[in-house]
Amino acid sequence: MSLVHKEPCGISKVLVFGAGNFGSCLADHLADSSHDVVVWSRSPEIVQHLNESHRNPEFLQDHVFPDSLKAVGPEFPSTELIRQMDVLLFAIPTEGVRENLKLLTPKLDESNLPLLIFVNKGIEIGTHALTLDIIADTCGPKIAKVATFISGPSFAKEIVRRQPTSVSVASLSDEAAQKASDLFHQPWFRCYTGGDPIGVELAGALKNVYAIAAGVADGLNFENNTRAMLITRGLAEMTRIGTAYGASPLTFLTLAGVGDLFLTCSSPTSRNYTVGHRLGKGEKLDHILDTLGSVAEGVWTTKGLKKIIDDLGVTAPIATAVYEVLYEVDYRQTGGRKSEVIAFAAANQGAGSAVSGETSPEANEKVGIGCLTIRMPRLKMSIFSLAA
Ligand SMILES: NC(=O)C1=CN([C@@H]2O[C@H](COP(=O)(O)OP(=O)(O)OC[C@H]3O[C@@H](n4cnc5c(N)ncnc54)[C@H](O)[C@@H]3O)[C@@H](O)[C@H]2O)C=CC1
Ligand SMILES: O=C(CO)COP(=O)(O)O
Repeated sequence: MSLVHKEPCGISKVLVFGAGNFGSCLADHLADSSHDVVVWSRSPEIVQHLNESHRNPEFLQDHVFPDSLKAVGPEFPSTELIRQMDVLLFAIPTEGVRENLKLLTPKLDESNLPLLIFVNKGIEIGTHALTLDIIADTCGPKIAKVATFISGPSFAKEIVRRQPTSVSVASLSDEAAQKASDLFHQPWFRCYTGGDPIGVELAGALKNVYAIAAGVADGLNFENNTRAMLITRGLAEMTRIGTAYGASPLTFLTLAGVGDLFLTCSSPTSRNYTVGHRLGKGEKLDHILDTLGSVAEGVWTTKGLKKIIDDLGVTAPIATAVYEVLYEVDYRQTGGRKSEVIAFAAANQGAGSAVSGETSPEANEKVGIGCLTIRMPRLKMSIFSLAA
């Protein structure tokens, strides 16, 4: 396969917020596609290294970034710099989006708005808000209507190695989605546009929760059947939640949905999967997060998701079990691996699949909990099957 660059059809000035794994990776991709790219980081060390040695000392350390890529920080970018930009690309975790948009909004020229793109995959903890809501709250509905979301199976470390990759791009504005797609498009990086930003956002946020579940199962030495069950029933669960939230069920069959779910549930490259895997091996959550070195958004998203599930009254046993594993089982009191761990709840969900219409035999029974218990040598694990 020949991966030659496409001819640039217009150079854009792009400011990337966040020089972590994904911000650095996308800045690299766009600078390498001949765009004029500046990346902002809160870390003076990262700014200095990117400008002087073209390396990021904390993330993607093996990668040499293009000479043309400039870094600024640690102060928030100036109004002057922001107003020169055609594109503002946010690549920071969801918990940081609100505070940065509050700083950004007064600096924007409303009569000449840049394209605003968001790649974070999460739900705000305190408010349970999606990024679209955070944008509407902080920047106003006019900007929310043109905000664009990119999500899909896209590990940063593979994109910098130019592995063929495809993502979903969604906005309430078709024009904005198309512009974002054109900006990123290369023979090895293809964008599929759509008009369901809520579905794309939810899919990206929720798959992290199921990646934790898959990691737990693998960490407990369950095998391929179990992972396939979790991915498939996880997709059904994501789709139910998304549909109840107002998203299109079809969005969960796109790259942002099943594509990213499959990727992150099956690879130790995923930080969310890794958190689950280490939990399954008996490590404590605090220790895992202290030593992970990068963000695993699913850990926070699970909290917001639990509230959303409860508010919507949706049956979501896998996400509920992940919440219990992360926040309700106290490993310290029960002795780590020896504790009783409710790891996941995939088998025989009564509500069936919103995608295929599949139902389990118990689908019509008003049973509370049917419980299959698997005994491991040093661990008792319960797979709850909740009937709707
Ligand atoms: N790494 C990946 O392969 C992909 C990541 N994402 C998403 O992109 C987002 C960022 O992820 P990564 O870059 O991988 O995380 P990371 O942990 O590698 O880097 C996060 C960066 O954001 C900065 N940051 C954190 N809070 C901030 C705040 N309040 N203000 C300003 N900067 C802040 C950190 O200093 C760090 O540089 C996440 O939502 C993640 O789910 C999406 C697709 C792929
Ligand atoms: O979203 C990702 C790839 O698409 C990255 O997943 P993790 O955040 O779990 O590493």
